[in-house]
Amino acid sequence: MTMDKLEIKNLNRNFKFGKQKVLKNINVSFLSNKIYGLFGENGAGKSTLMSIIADYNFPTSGEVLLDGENVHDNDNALSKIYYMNQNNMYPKNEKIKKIFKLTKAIYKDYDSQLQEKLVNEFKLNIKLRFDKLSTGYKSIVKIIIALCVPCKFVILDEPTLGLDARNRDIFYRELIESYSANPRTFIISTHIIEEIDKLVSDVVMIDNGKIVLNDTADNIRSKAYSVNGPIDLVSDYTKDLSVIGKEELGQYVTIDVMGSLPNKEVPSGVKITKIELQKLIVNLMNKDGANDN
Ligand SMILES: Nc1ncnc2c1ncn2[C@@H]1O[C@H](COP(=O)(O)OP(=O)(O)OP(=O)(O)O)[C@@H](O)[C@H]1O
Repeated sequence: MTMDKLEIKNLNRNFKFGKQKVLKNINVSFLSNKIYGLFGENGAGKSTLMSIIADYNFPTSGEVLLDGENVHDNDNALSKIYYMNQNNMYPKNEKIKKIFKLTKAIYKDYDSQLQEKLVNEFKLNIKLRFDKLSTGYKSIVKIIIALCVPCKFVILDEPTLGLDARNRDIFYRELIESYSANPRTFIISTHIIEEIDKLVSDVVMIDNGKIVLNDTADNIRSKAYSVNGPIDLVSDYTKDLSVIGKEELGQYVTIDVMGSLPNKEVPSGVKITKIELQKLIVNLMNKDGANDN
């Protein structure tokens, strides 16, 4: 029996003949039936990593293994990985109807029923040509296909690009519904973290080509706190903790920390609250944003 484990091992990707190191010794595993949020600033390396996983791009060194097999040029492995991205790989003049048909022909067990439901929900006119669609509707066509293909690993690179609030909402709802009916692994990159943070089971964060966070969302949530109160007291209370954010307001300060809280009494006047995943990730991005190489 297969485990459906996607393993990235010692992966590096350089551009410009080694002058630009975009991915630096990436080691991360994506396990079956989880929903991963892949986060990081613009240019952090998310798309490069996703495209390498799907064999649309190649590593300078290292490998991507699916159940222990290298995915490169491996039709069997690649048939289990679907990669939705911002490139438009469909024939320009084709009607959407035809694009759906072509996809269905490639994937046995393609979910036509779900496709029809999504077409209606998103109010997509399938008689139109793909290249005539708005940015949002181009994303919608790709989202529909990504949800209907029978792949164990579905990689969504900024799926909500150009989608308005209503359509983003439909997407999140349908993603959960489809996942519940048919659990599989999703790897989703997005900059709209606050809309997706309740949906992801795991978080992988890339900063400057390196993995800086890789844990379950629950674990991360349970380790992150905001400590608020008078500057002196808060600074003292948090002095041995890993500080990921700080906001001063007059004599008061809010310091966001990660890790276990100290084994000492919380000074009176100091308030400790849990941090939202979204705030935490934004903090981490700010913290490491201008980092070394
Ligand atoms: N084919 C390429 N040739 C040269 N440089 C590239 C190539 N592809 C990506 N890069 C560089 O790699 C870096 C990471 O890009 P990537 O698209 O992976 O980032 P990202 O995290 O997906 O960013 P965004 O959130 O903006 O989509 C960028 O500096 C980009 O210019």
